[in-house]
Amino acid sequence: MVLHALKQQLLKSSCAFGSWARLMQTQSSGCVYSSTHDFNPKEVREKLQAFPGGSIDLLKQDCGIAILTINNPSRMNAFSGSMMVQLEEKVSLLENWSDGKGLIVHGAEGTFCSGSDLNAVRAISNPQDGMKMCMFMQNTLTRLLRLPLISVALVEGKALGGGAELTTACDFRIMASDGVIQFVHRHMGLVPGWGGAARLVRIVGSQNALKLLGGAVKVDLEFGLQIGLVDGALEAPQAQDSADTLLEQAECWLSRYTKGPTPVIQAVKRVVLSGRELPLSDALRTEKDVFGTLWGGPANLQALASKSKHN
Ligand SMILES: CC[C@@H](C(=O)O)C(=O)SCCNC(=O)CCNC(=O)[C@H](O)C(C)(C)COP(=O)(O)OP(=O)(O)OC[C@H]1O[C@@H](n2cnc3c(N)ncnc32)[C@H](O)[C@@H]1OP(=O)(O)O
Repeated sequence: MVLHALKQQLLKSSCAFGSWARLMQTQSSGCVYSSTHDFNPKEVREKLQAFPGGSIDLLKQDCGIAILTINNPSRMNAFSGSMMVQLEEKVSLLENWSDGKGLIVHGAEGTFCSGSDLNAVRAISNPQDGMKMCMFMQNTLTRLLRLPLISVALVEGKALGGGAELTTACDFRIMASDGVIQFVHRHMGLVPGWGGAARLVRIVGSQNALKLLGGAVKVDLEFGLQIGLVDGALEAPQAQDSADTLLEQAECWLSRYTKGPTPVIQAVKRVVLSGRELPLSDALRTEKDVFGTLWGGPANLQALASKSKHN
């Protein structure tokens, strides 16, 4: 009997360790796909670089909130191949930003992103290349969502196709009055390929996800707030300074959740991330480990010292 109980305990702890190790392995590398999936990122990067245009710009601010701009306005901020590679590079920089607490993702010149550059899509429309681009973008967007900082997509104008999928790779979505998120994939004879379907189900539930994907439904501000795809509304800006006003509003919105010491905010994201992705026992163990990094630490001791009246 004792032997059986011991075996069960060993099995449970090895399972727990196994699932946690799997997440940590993917979380630390951030990748869903590796060479075991016949995925060679170096080869894919070289292929994508053959499709230039636009840029992914990153501004890391002293306040700990970074701004990532999808910048290809002549193509409604569509992702060229080189922009996909640049997005991965910027996510790597953010993974190593020790002072980071928040991230705003937005599009240049009044629109969010119209998905993949259709010229590039036509050139890589064979199944092999399509799957490689799919795995590359799934890896990158999974790493984006797993960053140890709180991210928000500022949706002004259109977020279509892969652009809609990009919004789901942020923790939150806030929308301007002209914002639209639309999973147009059905019109392309496709389903999402950048991980947008899996993340959408976790955000709005399977019934709403089925409607948005099956119906290629246009999600505006009112409908987005109603189904929980959109988390906040941005005020209509004065025409002449719309971009700054919207970014300033987005920074004000995000700063509600990123005030306080950087290690604490990063820890908040880590414990929520593990709660979202790990089985309960593993998530509880992660919470314990993360709690241990803060208990008795500088922020905790300073807070205790400031509560002198409760002595
Ligand atoms: C996994 C999903 C992923 C994939 O399968 O790889 C995809 O995302 S596929 C792409 C899905 N996206 C789309 O289908 C959107 C296509 N674009 C549009 O529907 C419209 O452009 C718009 C975004 C609704 C804007 O319409 P409008 O205001 O009328 O502007 P234009 O259509 O004239 O566009 C201006 C300019 O931009 C070019 N453009 C727009 N989107 C793309 C794109 N995704 N790829 C390449 N180029 C794009 C458009 O061609 C115009 O260029 P010019 O004609 O040279 O002026």
